[in-house]
Amino acid sequence: MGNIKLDNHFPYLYLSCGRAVREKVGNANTFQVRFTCYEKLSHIILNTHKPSSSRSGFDDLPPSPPSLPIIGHLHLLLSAPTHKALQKLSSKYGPLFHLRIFNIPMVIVSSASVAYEIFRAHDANISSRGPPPIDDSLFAGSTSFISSPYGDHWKFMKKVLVTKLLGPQALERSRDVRADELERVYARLLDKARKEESVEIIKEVVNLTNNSICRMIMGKSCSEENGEAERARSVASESLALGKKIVLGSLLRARFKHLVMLLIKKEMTVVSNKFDELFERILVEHETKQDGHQETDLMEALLAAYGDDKAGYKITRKHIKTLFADLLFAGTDSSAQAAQWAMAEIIKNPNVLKRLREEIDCLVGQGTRLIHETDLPNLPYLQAVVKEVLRLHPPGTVFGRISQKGFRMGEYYIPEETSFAINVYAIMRDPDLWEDPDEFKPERFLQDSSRTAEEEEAERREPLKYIPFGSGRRGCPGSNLAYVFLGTAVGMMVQGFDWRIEGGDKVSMEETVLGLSLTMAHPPKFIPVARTARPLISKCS
Ligand code: HEM
Repeated sequence: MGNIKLDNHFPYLYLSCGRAVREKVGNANTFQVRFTCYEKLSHIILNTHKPSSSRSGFDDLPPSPPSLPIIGHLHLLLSAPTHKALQKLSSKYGPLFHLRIFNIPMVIVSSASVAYEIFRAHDANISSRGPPPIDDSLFAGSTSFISSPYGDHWKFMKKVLVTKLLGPQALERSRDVRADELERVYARLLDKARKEESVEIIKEVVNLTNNSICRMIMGKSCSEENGEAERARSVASESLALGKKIVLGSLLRARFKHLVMLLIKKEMTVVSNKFDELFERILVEHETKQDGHQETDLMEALLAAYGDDKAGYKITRKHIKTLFADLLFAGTDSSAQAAQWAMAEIIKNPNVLKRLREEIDCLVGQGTRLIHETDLPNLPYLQAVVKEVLRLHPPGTVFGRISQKGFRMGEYYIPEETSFAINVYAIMRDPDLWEDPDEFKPERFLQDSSRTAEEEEAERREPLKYIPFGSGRRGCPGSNLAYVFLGTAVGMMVQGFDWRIEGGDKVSMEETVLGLSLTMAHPPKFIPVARTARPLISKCS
């Protein structure tokens, strides 16, 4: 055990192989660092980066584990899935701690109350995600909506997205498309049932999400028949595989970042070109068909803005194509992953299956028509099951933001351009907020009619403990659509089929992270058995 004294001239102290406890002593600029050195003193690294003028210094950054030379804390994130590694660290360093990945500071948020404080008081300041990893790429490049900084481009696209595609009224207009795609998935499952073949749930539900999103954004030009939907699905899955490498690359700086990006540049170009070719063909098709009527769907609204020289915000062709790539990337796999987890939980829990089926049979009827999305508001238990699946198995376990200006958070100072990682997984399994946090209990989301007004008010004031879709202005704009996909897909599979587990009676719930999504390490195969002799009929809305 030894003692050293330092002041603000040494703002960064990293102990590579020891344990440091920093305490303020005397005046505000003097700290005493107590360290327990497991090896030699030479392992102490002093990083003397000069703080930028807007910073008050690094001394009051949130706490941090000991780090290694050069790579900082990178090694701590490599051993387990990132969300679990961060969850473990938070149990030791608290709900707000910081890491250094190479020389990039990153603040980790692991509690609902800290998340609430940040989104309540600093939302605009943390409403960017950092610079895009590759500038000229159509996928994850500078024209992307997802990586665009909080500013005019993002605001314009968000407004169009909500009014023309993802807001409640836009979703109402595209109901028939989704009912049609749901019926197709149902028909495919019936066929499998007849042949007694097994299915992987995710592969079936991806057809629903991909085809629906394609048709919602591109209209009729995206159909099964001309192969556009299939092409979009295959490029979207290539883009997902690239996702993790891009995230890793974008965490690095300068030389390392260039190296990683150089290695994946070819893959990025291939994916980018495929998206470009697909969307350019569809744009041209739309342009030649335009008949001057008022624009109603997303494609028409974007083309109108592109062609209007006097538009308040001028968009390019590339902006339109990258938005489509973003939507397929963000919306296709996430809901399908969640549907797979949902069916695994339901088949594993016969009581849940029984209650769910009773609710659906009672409202929708048995053996006549197929569930429709207009049924969902009247199926509270189905909604509770979907919410519980997203709590326990959120497809995005950690989401990232970046601070534009430095700001104070209680006793800590968060410098400008600090990356944030909000650990959704840890927050939604916090034992202080959730009873039996690791158990699948949909009942927790059922409204208790005996609750007092005070209890309801207390719940409203509760900090952000349920955040599968993020929060604030950059929160997921597709959450309504995701609830519809999940409710109808799970509802249809429960209503229409009994399920046998292929190769035994056990479903492994082991997790892994593939691309950017939390996925099942051993995706189960289920054999559907039709519940009714005659196929259920889809209801026309
Ligand atoms: C279960 C399904 C889904 C989950 C769990 C999910 C989750 C998320 C999360 C956590 C974020 C980051 C939020 C934040 O930074 O606060 C996000 C962003 C986004 N999601 Fe989703 N999402 C899902 C489905 C969808 C769907 C269906 C679409 C659209 C088709 C979509 C489109 C987007 C877009 C465009 C963004 C970026 C928003 C922005 O940067 O402003 N998502 N999603």
